[in-house]
Amino acid sequence: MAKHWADFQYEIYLNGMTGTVPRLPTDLTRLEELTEQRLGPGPVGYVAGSAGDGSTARANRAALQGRRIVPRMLRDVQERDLSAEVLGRALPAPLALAPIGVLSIMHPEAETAAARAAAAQEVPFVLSSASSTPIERVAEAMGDAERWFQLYWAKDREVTRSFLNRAKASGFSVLVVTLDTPLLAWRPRDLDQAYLPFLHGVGTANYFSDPAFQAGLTKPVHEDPNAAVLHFVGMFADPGKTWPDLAFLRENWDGPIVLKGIVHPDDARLAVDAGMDGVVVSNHGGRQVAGSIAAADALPRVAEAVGDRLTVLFDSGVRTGDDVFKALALGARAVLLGRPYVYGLALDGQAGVEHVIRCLLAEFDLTLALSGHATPGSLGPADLVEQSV
Ligand SMILES: Cc1cc2nc3c(=O)[nH]c(=O)nc-3n(C[C@H](O)[C@H](O)[C@H](O)COP(=O)(O)O)c2cc1C
Ligand SMILES: CCCCC(=O)C(=O)O
Repeated sequence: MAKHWADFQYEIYLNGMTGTVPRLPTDLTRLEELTEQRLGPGPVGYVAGSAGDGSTARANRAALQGRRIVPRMLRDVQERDLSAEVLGRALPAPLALAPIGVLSIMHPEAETAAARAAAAQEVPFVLSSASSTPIERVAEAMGDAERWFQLYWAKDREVTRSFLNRAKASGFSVLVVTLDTPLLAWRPRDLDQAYLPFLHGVGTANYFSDPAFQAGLTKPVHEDPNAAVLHFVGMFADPGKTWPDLAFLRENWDGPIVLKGIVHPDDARLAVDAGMDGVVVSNHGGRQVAGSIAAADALPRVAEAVGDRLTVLFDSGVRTGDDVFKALALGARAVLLGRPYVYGLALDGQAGVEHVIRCLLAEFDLTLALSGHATPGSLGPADLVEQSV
């Protein structure tokens, strides 16, 4: 049975009859400002901040807003089904929560609360390698709900192999390999506060709890935490990697593998050649290459280059239901939601994340219906025009 996401709208109005209004705004673009008021400058700067002067993050929004929907009428949109098959998984909507590291800086329940919210709403949770909660604890909180694992591809092969084994053993189905962060970009909001959580041992839970990582230390983590942090900094990422290295991941992961951070059509073609199953068109929310192409401008070019040889996912700039509509019309099979769910977490824990998911999908469902569509599968480039805003 298809989930009726738009029913959340009725639920809100019905609650109003007994005097209850939503605890958080239903316009999700307002959450960032509320979080800015609520949290300290270090944590909120880390989440809201971007690379350079922030122009890539702004371009991500402008590229979505500059595309406008052209609704069609009288097309029977009474029965709608938002479900989508993505990488062989049956999802109730074309949405997953993006991998976001260090969630403990936003809320004490961190990844556990976000993962529970995702599970409750049946949306896949993509767990970051840089989480503040270890893989196994997040899995425990999720029961048998759908979960994917995001890999930061460490210099040390044994650590990478161990992460993959742990994720497999904990029921993570899809591997998302992030390629756009072999180095941390120039991020002025963090630099101005001299704030980097990892140096305080926050966001290192998977490493510090890992036997292969621990094997590289002379003393246990609790006896010399600074040495553990330095070891982490030295092996966390590897700017020396090249395309043939992907063979190692293919050998060590049985399920689908998706490359995150692809914006060039030729890189998408290389992903096909490397036997990958999908790509996430993403510029990391504008946090890596300042001045880079907006993710929504890259999306149609990548989608066209790969056709149906790869599953194309999208993130970077999705804030509203119509953004989801536009990303699918531009060629994405599903979208990953980033910062908005983190603001929901910061403002109201698990309930805040569920609120964000439900608002986004209710708005998407209504946008779909009001534009003359009953399923996401019928969306295409003809549903959009480019228009300056
Ligand atoms: C605070 C923060 C931490 C992030 N951590 C990770 C991470 O650990 N791994 C990863 O692949 N992407 C990470 N990302 C990028 C997101 O997965 C996603 O690409 C991005 O948030 C999309 O942009 P948007 O949030 O502006 O829509 C992070 C993003 C933010 C805002
Ligand atoms: C070293 C970066 C890890 C988290 C991340 O991906 C981000 O902050 O964007």
